[in-house]
Parts: sequence; C-alpha cells; structure tokens
Amino acid sequence: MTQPAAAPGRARQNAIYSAGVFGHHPSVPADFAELERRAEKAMGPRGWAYIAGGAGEGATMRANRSAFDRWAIVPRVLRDVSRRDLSVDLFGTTLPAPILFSPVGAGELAHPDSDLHIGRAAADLGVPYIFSNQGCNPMEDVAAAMEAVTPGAPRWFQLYWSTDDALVDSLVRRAETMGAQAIVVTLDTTMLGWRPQDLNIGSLPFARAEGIAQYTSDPRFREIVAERIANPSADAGPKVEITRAAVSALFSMARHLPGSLLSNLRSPVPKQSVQTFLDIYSRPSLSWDDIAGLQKRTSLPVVLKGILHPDDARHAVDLGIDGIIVSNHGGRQVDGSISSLDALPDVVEAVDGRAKVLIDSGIYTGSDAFKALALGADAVCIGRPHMYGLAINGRDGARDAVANIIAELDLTLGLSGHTDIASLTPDVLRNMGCDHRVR
Ligand SMILES: Cc1cc2nc3c(=O)[nH]c(=O)nc-3n(C[C@H](O)[C@H](O)[C@H](O)COP(=O)(O)O)c2cc1C
Ligand SMILES: O=C(O)C(=O)c1ccccc1
Repeated sequence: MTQPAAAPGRARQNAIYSAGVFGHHPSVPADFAELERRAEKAMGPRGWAYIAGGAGEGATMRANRSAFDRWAIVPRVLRDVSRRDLSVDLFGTTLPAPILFSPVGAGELAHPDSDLHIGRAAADLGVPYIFSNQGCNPMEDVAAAMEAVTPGAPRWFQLYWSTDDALVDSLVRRAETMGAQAIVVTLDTTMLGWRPQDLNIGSLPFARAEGIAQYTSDPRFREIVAERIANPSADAGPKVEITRAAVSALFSMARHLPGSLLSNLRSPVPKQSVQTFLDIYSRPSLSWDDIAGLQKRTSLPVVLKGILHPDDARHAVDLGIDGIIVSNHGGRQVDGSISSLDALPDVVEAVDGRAKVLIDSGIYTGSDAFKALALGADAVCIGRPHMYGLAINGRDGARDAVANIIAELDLTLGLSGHTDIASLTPDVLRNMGCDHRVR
C-alpha cells in the first residue's frame, strides 16, 4: 500500500535523502544537539545569552531534559501501522499534528523580522503560532504574512498582563481582530527570572527596544507614552539608561510611531516608549480574580500558561478556563523548579478532561513529544528549536526544525505500534526511575 500524503515522517525522510543525491543539504540539522551548536554559531553573543540562557545555575533546564530520559517507550509490533493520523482537535480547529509554536519574544536577536518568518513557517506547516506579547513585529503584520501563505492559518495570542487594564483590553481586541483563536495568559513571568547569562553581559533586549513592537503599535500604549511626555511627573518606576541603539531601533519602527514626533531626532518618544514598556508590561499583583475578569472580556478560549501545580490546574478549570500549558518557561524563570514533564501527570489528573492540557519546556524531538502525549498532553509547544532553526536559516529553518519534530513523532508513533494520537496512554511507556540511556 502506498503511504498517504499526510504521513509526514517518510515524506520528510524521502525529501532529505532525495535532495542529498544532488548534493543538497537540509536547511537545519535533524538532531537537537547539532541544531543548537549551529544556532550558537549563527547568533551574536547577546542573542545566544538571551535565547539559550536559563534561570540561575540551569537546574530547571537540565531537569526538563532529564525527565524525558526517565520514561521509556515500549514498542509493539505487527499491528499494521501503514496509515497514521497525527491530527488533533483544539478549540474547534483540526490541527495536522499536536504541535504548536511557543510564544518567543525578542526574536530579532536571532533573525530580523523574526515573527514574520516564524509566522510564515507555522503557516507552511498548518500548525498554530502563538504570537508573543513581546514580539518584534506588530501582530496585524504577522497575521497578514500568515494569511498570504495559507488563508486562515491558525494563530493564537499570548498576553502579558500589563499594569494598565486599558492596554490589556486593547491588546485583546487587536488579537480578536487579527484572527487569534485563543488568548494565552502567561503567568510565570510577572517578574523576569534571575538570568546570569544576560546579567553577566548586562543585556536586556527590551531596554534596547527589542521585542516591544506589540506595544509601540498599540493605540493605548501610544496614548500612555504621550501622556507621560506631556506630564513627566507621571513617570514612575526604576530608570534604565536607554542606549543609542535602542533609540535607533525604535526609529526603525517609524511607521508605528507618530510621524510628526519621529521627524524630530531629539524626540522623547523612543526613550519614553522603552521606559513606559519597562514600567507597565507586567503586574506582579495578578490574581485569580483578574483571570475570571478576562473571561468576561473576550469570547475567545482562554489558556493559562505556566501552570505546574495540580491545585492551580484545578482552580483554573473550576473558573471555566479552556486550556492550560504546563510550562516552566523553558527553565528561564525559577531555577530548581519541577520539570514540565514531571508536573504533567498530576495536572492531567486534576483537570480530568475538563480543559485542554498542553505542555512545553524541553520538548526537542519527536520522541519527547510522543512521551508527553502519552502522559496525557493534548498537544505540545516547541520553543527554542524553532528559534534555533530561525537563526540558522530564517523561515525555512524555523519550519524545518518543527517539521523534523513532527516527522519523528509520526515515525515513532508507527514504529511503536500506534496509528493515532488518541491511542497514546501512559501504558505505552515504562517509568525507568532513573536515566537509563547509555550515552
Ligand atoms: C528567547 C525566549 C523568549 C521567550 N519569550 C516568551 C514570551 O514572550 N512569552 C511567553 O509566554 N513565553 C516566552 N518564552 C517561553 C516559551 O514560550 C516556552 O515556554 C519555552 O521556550 C519552552 O521551552 P523550550 O525552549 O525548552 O522549548 C520564551 C522563551 C525563550 C527561549
Ligand atoms: O524572556 C522571556 O522568557 C520572556 O518571556 C520575557 C518577557 C517579558 C519580559 C522579559 C522576559
């Protein structure tokens, strides 16, 4: 029997091997270790520190990876796996695979116009791109770029809850208008974690106006900036020194700022935009009441990102939340945190089918995705791999880094004796209790 066109594993292998006959190399390496090495070479030191870096001594990042090694797949044979279906339903949309692009801010450190390229990469694959609130391109531009590739290409919006509620409303309205299918509220970054790689070189992308395009393109944000310029005493919060690079980065986004102000190079707008962002982007006082309020303010499904404790998961579903992303932010926030995979089974049990459960942090291969799905995730989100692909080869690199994970997931599914995602349960794994891989 011929393989259906939708089987991504063999199609991808065939494409790579066939191109190899003509001396063409794939756009990105097929394994994570080499992907990471090549990305480091492709990025500048500030980009590498920010994107690859983690919290503290890196224990959470290591835990995210080693958790996968404690679970072993126990393959079954002779089950006719010639036809496989990776599709899953999420909030009324059928996805070709249970995979999403995690929201990643300040991506321009890896590649100019990062979000446009990632958006096109996600649209190529037909899997959702969760736009970051700390994006480098306004969400409307990214949505348009995705539409140009595939009309209706799925996209979600990730929100950081500002101290200014009118800004929250404005961002949510814009997300609804640009066609977002869900709002993801990130809960684990109300303050920036302790990040030695960035601290050691004194680098905070946002202080250089990297990753603030959703703000500088927002009418409410501009209003706040204008108010602060008119009334400097309204200016609050710790001051940061705004570099010349930040000012020129903001001027390069000229079309998102009032032209009259930009025509004057001594304009206070760029400096005030950066300072305003730093002052208001996040509210550490955020509580469950705010989340309940948000559900009343949008018709879109609300997904909470950064949940690790089953009681928080229970609280979320009791409020009628539509989805949860089990995540420790890729190990970038709390050093010594539980890994996402270790947190997953208890969260799945607490949610008990009342909401969708997604996971990210340390999912770098198709085998990792298989294990997370078997432990009860409805879908998995991919963070650094797509950023590394982007750094190495732009849109094609971002696309192929994720295409490789989908391809390996498809092959792992079939080679383990399964033909669809729904049939994956914890029974397909064995807990080995400790690292069992021979390295
Ligand atoms: C460079 C970088 C920037 C990130 N920016 C955001 C962000 O703006 N919003 C957010 O919710 N998560 C952000 N995250 C976290 C990711 O969404 C995701 O949780 C994490 O990358 C998953 O871990 P992984 O990189 O090991 O796959 C960022 C992660 C990285 C690596
Ligand atoms: O770097 C991050 O992981 C991130 O999500 C973030 C978002 C806003 C401000 C600082 C960091």
